[in-house]
Amino acid sequence: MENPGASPFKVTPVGLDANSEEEYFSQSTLLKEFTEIPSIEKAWSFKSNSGASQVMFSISQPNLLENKKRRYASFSHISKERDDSVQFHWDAFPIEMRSTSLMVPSPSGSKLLVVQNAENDSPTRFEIWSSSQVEREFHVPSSIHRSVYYDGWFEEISWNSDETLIAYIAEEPVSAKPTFTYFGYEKGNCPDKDCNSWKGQGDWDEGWGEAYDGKRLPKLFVININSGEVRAVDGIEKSLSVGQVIWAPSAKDSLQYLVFVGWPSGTRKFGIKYCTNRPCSLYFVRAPCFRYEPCQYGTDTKLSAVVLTESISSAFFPRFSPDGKFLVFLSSKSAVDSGAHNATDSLHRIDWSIDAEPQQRNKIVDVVPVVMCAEDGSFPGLYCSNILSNPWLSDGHTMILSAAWGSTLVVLTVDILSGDVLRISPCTSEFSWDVLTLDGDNIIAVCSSPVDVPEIKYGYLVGNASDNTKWNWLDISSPITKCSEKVRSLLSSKEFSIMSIPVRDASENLTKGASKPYEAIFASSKSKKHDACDPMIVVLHGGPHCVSLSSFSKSSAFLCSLGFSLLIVSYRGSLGFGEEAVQSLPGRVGSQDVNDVLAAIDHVIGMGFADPAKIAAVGISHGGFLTTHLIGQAPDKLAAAAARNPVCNFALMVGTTDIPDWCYFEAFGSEAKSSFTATPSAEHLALFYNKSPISHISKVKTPTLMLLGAKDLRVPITDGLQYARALKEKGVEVKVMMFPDDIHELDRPRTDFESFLNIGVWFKKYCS
Ligand SMILES: CC(=O)N[C@@H](C)C(=O)N[C@@H](C)C(=O)O
Repeated sequence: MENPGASPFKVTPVGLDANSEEEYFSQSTLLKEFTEIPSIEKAWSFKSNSGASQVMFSISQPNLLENKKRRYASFSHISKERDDSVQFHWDAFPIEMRSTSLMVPSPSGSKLLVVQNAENDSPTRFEIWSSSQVEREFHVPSSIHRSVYYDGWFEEISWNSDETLIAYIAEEPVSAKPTFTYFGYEKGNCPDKDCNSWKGQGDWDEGWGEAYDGKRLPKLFVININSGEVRAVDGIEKSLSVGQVIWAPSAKDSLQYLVFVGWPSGTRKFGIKYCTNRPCSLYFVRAPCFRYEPCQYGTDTKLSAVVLTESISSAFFPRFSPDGKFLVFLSSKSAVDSGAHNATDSLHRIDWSIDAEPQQRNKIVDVVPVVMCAEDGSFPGLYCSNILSNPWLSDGHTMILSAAWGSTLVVLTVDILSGDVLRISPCTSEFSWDVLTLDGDNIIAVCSSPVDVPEIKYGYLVGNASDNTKWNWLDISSPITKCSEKVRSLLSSKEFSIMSIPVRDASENLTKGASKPYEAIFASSKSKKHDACDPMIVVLHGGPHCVSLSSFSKSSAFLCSLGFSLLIVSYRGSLGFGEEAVQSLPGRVGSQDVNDVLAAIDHVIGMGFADPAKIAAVGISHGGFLTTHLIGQAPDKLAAAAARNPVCNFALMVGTTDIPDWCYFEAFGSEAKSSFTATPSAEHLALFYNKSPISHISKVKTPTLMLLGAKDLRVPITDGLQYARALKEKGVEVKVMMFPDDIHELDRPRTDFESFLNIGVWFKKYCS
């Protein structure tokens, strides 16, 4: 039937011919089905009054029409049956948390905090819910603080033990701005803007770069949920950025301390997103007193925040053991000390006394040290992107963590007394396993693969915690992990495996860890490997010190469902393979990583899994650097390419990015620390140029799609635009898609949708 609202004139969107418009239409309907698959973001479990367990899941789903993520909460009650089986009973409908920035239940599960950040300078709303209704609502004006952080890094919400106070991180209030009138500058304290005056900008305060636009300084606050009174925590140096706050256990209710992470800013702030190499320490500070509440600090209790981890360059994700005797934390000292923007983590503990004043000089005990070179199949070192707020088993010294282990995300137990680390998700599984929450000594996790949508698993211990063979995992069916029949049926014809790729240049002067094989995930149709091969897409992660995990990714699964095989390469320098592998890449980018990708491609061609004439590549950021290097250095290898916010010219990027130190470190290696400057010399600029994809532009002939976010502070669009214009000048087929309101990640719902739709159509056009 004719669409009655359709225009009488046929308008074909720019860049589409009739054939591609048909392809565009059919791919868009399929992509829509992938887009709608819900993602489980977090979960909390608590005991209900009857003693049964209840779990609250926070789910998100892209809302394309509003170009926002829709967030909702789903609830499930867990019952243990007589035959030892476990049943999850789901509430009939989820509840949408419209305009909710954060929701965090209290540890007992009797209260729920809901935070709604406001646009501009409107107040931030705090609501406290009970099981039946809103119990309290408070509006905090922007003169006290601006929006509450929910960025996954500075962010933390921590309830105190009696659930009357909540500590959290929010943006400092707006600093005073100069007022001007018709007559000029107005001296003194001026009222807000009226029609005869205007506010100037005042001095520029540097923020933490990419993804923190409009934010300058995260600060620590406490709200009393009985009175609504909010207090900024005193005693913290003005320039210190603060995050990840938790309440310290204390024997005396009247003496409460907070432990938090502080990031000094030095002479300038560098970008912090994806950069664990920014030095940081744990501090403790006295919690504020509230009006009408008992407050019995003696005159000898310290007013100023005191550093707890002076002897280590990085300390974050603090967690107290259940008995309060240990403070455990993660460290990225390998990253801080070397200059790599991410590296292998280590886990540490310090002693804590709940009766005494915390100490400044603490002995830091290594619980899990950095692993330099992993022996085959054994623990490669810790690579954690988060730790649960309550990660403890009931023995009080075993933590449950999710961590990258090669290309898989696995569940680990870590004994903080012995340092023993055990992999407790099935060792035979190449799927990725992520812990959501603990239900007593049981684990609620989510498990997925590149071609399997996430499923909930329930892990329970048979025997004791120190024996890894005794964890059983049950499949839990749930309405929150549903996908359409079409998606399910398309994915059921796919399979994947993790391939080990030998290093080609192993004879070079390499450390042992850098000579070990790296990995690539290969996803393809089940029966097609040896018949006529499907066209193949090489997927390249950024960083470069990140990893492509075997977890489900909607965009990759969509491309696979279009009939492409995927080769997802974690080249040397990726996380998950030991520290020597990480450190092998800096100074060799554009050669070692490019050669690793080429070797992985040749590996699958050699196995008969890929047709050399039908290979495309897509990558973001450093993955875009590799994509554009491949089309320049190996001009006959790829039939099509797509580069998303790619690094194409270090020499251009270094002057404008929020992480110029990254350009130095990756291009020059360990000597970069001493040579970094905001004013690169002509010699540095020449070296930068020579290491960049732009230096190979004359050889490129591959049709290339460039996807750029105009507000990217990490890899400013000038990098991609210069490269695209150079290709045009040479007559190479190139298409540029510019997303005016996007930052580096290009992950807003409509941007993500339009990006992968165009990538799918581009690759079909040139690879089929
Ligand atoms: C440290 C960093 O941000 N490097 C960028 C050049 C990059 O590659 N970023 C990755 C993390 C990305 O996926 O965007």
